[in-house]
Parts: sequence; C-alpha cells; structure tokens
Amino acid sequence: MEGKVFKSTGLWYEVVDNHGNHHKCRLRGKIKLKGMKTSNPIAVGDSVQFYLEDNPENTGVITKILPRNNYIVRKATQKSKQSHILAANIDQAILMVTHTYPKTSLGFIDRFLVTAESFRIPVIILFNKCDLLGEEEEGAVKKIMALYETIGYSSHLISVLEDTGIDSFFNIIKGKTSLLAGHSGVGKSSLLNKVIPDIDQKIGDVSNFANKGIHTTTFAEMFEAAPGTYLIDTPGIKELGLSEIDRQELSHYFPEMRDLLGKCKFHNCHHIHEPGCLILQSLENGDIAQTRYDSYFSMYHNEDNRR
Ligand SMILES: Nc1nc2c(ncn2[C@@H]2O[C@H](COP(=O)(O)OP(=O)(O)OP(=O)(O)O)[C@@H](O)[C@H]2O)c(=O)[nH]1
Ligand SMILES: [Zn+2]
Repeated sequence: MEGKVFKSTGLWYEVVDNHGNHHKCRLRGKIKLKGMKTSNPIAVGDSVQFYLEDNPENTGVITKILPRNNYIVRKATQKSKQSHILAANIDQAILMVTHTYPKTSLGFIDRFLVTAESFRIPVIILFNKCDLLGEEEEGAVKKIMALYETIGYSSHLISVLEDTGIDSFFNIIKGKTSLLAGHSGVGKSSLLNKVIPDIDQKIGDVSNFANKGIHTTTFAEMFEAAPGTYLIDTPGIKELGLSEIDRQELSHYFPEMRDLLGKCKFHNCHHIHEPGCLILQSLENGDIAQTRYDSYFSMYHNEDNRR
C-alpha cells in the first residue's frame, strides 16, 4: 500500500492511505538515507510504501520511502551534526506574521525567506490580525507588503478573527502541500481551526494515538484541508537555522541581488564595503531596500536576528 506521512514522532508514524484511512506505522529495520545523518529517517509529507500487520491493533510497517521532491531540515540540536527533517515534498511555505501582538521583525522574515530560498521553496507571506491595525499602522504594513511583492513574494493582509481574506487564502493553498510557519501567537492554530474541518477531533485522535508523555505539538503534523490540499503545522520553525548557508552563497538567496551578482568590480565581492560594488550602489539609489540589506549584513556576520 502507499500513503502519506501525516505525523512523525520518531517512534511511530501516522500514515494516511489513498482512501483516507489512518494507520499507525513503524519502520521495518533501519532505512538509512544515503549521505545524510538525520535524527528522523521519515518526515511529515513523505510518501511511503507500507503493509498492515496481522495483529489486533492493525498497525503498519513502512518498507520504503518514495523519492522526495524536496525537504526542509534543521540541526537536531545546536551542537549536533545530525539534522532533523522538518517536512518533505512541500510545494510552498506560508509565513504568517503580525505587525503587533506579537511584532514580527523584518529580520526574522528575511531570515525565513533566505532559508526557504536555499531549499528552493516559494514563500507566501500572510500578515494576520489586520483588525488590530489603525490607519497609520495599516499604511506601514502595506508598505512592507509592497516591498516583498516587488521582490517576488506574494503578500496578503488577513484577519482570522474577522474572517477577512480567508477565502483567498484557501485559493492559495488549494491542491498544494503548504508548510505553515510563524512565531508563536501570530494565529497559526486559529487559521488551521478555520480551514481544517473537524481539526479538534483530529488533534484529539492523534493525542490518543501518541505515547503518554510525548507532547503532540512538538512535532510537525500534516492536515488535509480538502482533497489534495494539505497544510503542515510546524512547531519550532523559528529555530530554522542559517548555519548551513555559506557566506559566499548568501546573496544568491536575496532575489533582488541575483541579477547583479558577478557584476561587481571585484569578482569575489562580498558586498560589504568593497569599491565598485553594484549591490551597494543599488542600495544607495534605492533599488535595494535598506531593511533587506541590513538583514543581509547581519546574516553575513552571523548575527542572531531570529526575533
Ligand atoms: N485580533 C486578532 N486576534 C487573533 C487573530 N488571529 C488569532 N488571534 C488571536 O491570537 C492569539 C494567538 O493565536 P493562535 O492561533 O493560538 O497562535 P499560534 O500562532 O497558533 O500560536 P502557537 O500555538 O503558540 O504557535 C489567540 O488569542 C487568537 O485568538 C486575528 O486575526 N485578530
Ligand atoms: Zn558587491
């Protein structure tokens, strides 16, 4: 049988077959991924082959992981050399941010965008809680949205509370597998509650499924919003590290810098203070936004701008 992994705890996996039936599965032996040290060989979003065991619980055994289109990883722990695969086979990431309560910094947004670029995953930015914005604040948010639109990131102003923009959000995710990310408190759970039918019940089911003592929300989890439309909830996404990204490569992950690369006076220009740097020139004449360059600068110097 074939199915998709909706939940992965490292001990067992929840696999949904093509008929929508959920199965609790384990791995047969050890499936090792070539050339990659991971703490979890199977991730949410993986397509797998499995068979059902002849036991009263009717549990399943995964025998094969089908090839992945892509996957997103982070270091399992700060010091560890092992990676943890957050999710696989993702069509796009939805970054949910808020201007207030809590405030999402532009540094955090840019760091997320750079990481997603490095995995070649398109990002859509949702500015939630627009109901809380005064006129002036709304103007400021729209300016930020315009900046990201210019760079190529589709941006939307929504309010989960007041049901503003939820229909168009549904069109964005329709028929796709989307990773939902954002700081704690921006409204991810509220949005999931709105677009996933019977989600409370599903979360309940899964908790009953889980071993006692394992907190269900510490793992990524996939939900089906409609046939073929999947959303992956990712707690801990804020730890998504840049550690893997080489300084030399950083500018490649800023779409507005890409066309200029290789055209600076010095072939190995880092775009920090070199004379004849086209990136710095573009910053000067306003073609590259100061906030975006600031993010580049601080990521280049490996400063922690996760807030
Ligand atoms: N004013 C306003 N409040 C909202 C909106 N959406 C969510 N909230 C509130 O924001 C708070 C946090 O929402 P959650 O959905 O729990 O946020 P979350 O991103 O899932 O947070 P974590 O579960 O901690 O990751 C709750 O009190 C929600 O009611 C909105 O559009 N407007
Ligand atoms: Zn340069």
